[in-house]
Amino acid sequence: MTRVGVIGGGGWLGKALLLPALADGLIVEEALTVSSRSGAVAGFEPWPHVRQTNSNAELAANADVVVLSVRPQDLDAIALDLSGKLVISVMAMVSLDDLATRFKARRIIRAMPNAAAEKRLSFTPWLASPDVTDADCAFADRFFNASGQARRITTEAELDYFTALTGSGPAFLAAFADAMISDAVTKGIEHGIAERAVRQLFLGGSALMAGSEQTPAEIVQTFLDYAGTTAAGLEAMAAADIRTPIAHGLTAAAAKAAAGTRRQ
Ligand SMILES: NC(=O)C1=CN([C@@H]2O[C@H](COP(=O)(O)OP(=O)(O)OC[C@H]3O[C@@H](n4cnc5c(N)ncnc54)[C@H](O)[C@@H]3O)[C@@H](O)[C@H]2O)C=CC1
Ligand SMILES: O=C(O)[C@@H]1CCC=N1
Repeated sequence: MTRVGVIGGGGWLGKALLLPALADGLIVEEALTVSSRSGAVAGFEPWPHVRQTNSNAELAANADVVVLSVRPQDLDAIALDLSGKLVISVMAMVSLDDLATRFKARRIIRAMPNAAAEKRLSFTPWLASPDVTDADCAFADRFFNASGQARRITTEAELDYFTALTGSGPAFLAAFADAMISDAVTKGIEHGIAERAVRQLFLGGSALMAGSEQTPAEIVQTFLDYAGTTAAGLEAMAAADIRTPIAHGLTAAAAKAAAGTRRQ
């Protein structure tokens, strides 16, 4: 029975990752410790044997695997010797080297889930330091597959890019949706109806795209070939260079991930 401790496990992402893993029995409640500033967080009521604490030392003493899920600015307050343990970090902007130095750890996995983990729909790339064992990798892969699709990658540069592409991605989709809602409202559509319409559009359009045998580029081409209203919209968006601001946004987010990653 793998004993798991999640520092910041009561936070947004920590809980989104843990609830599916508990529900699937991948983590056994008696073997899980979560820490938070208060020492007691809501959300784990179906699993009353989950240990809750505000002591990260107590958490570490009860864990073979320690998951770090605090905001980067809160990391300096956490001083622990995690040598001999598997350390899994879901934190943006904190490198493998930095984690190894801070926590005296040799077996480290960095992963980048996203907020859709709470719907079990995250895309979660992860990478391992050289000393990580096959059993460690198998555990991480199972853990992250419980909340979506996990995929092993090989470089920290890729992880920084994925931090922008899929880690931050849900916010970018929300920004696109908000722009559509705003346009609808300026055209006289009542806000509530516009919002309902755009939420349903993103759900339906995403499901179509996820299940389609066509690539997104082929879907676009299919609509262009139709030469109707959609083509008129797509051509106007292309003429206004829609790809450039999207690329700028991804580049800025990835640059922040890379710059903040305090490589030593
Ligand atoms: N929220 C998201 O969509 C994503 C977040 N991340 C990463 O996940 C990490 C956590 O982010 P969120 O869950 O969104 O933040 P959050 O603020 O919801 O959760 C962080 C939790 O850590 C707790 N905490 C702070 N200091 C602590 C300490 N010393 N000991 C124990 N617990 C402590 C807080 O009380 C809070 O519950 C961040 O490093 C972020 O980069 C990565 C991908 C997506
Ligand atoms: O915004 C952030 O810094 C974190 C990392 C990716 C998503 N949320």
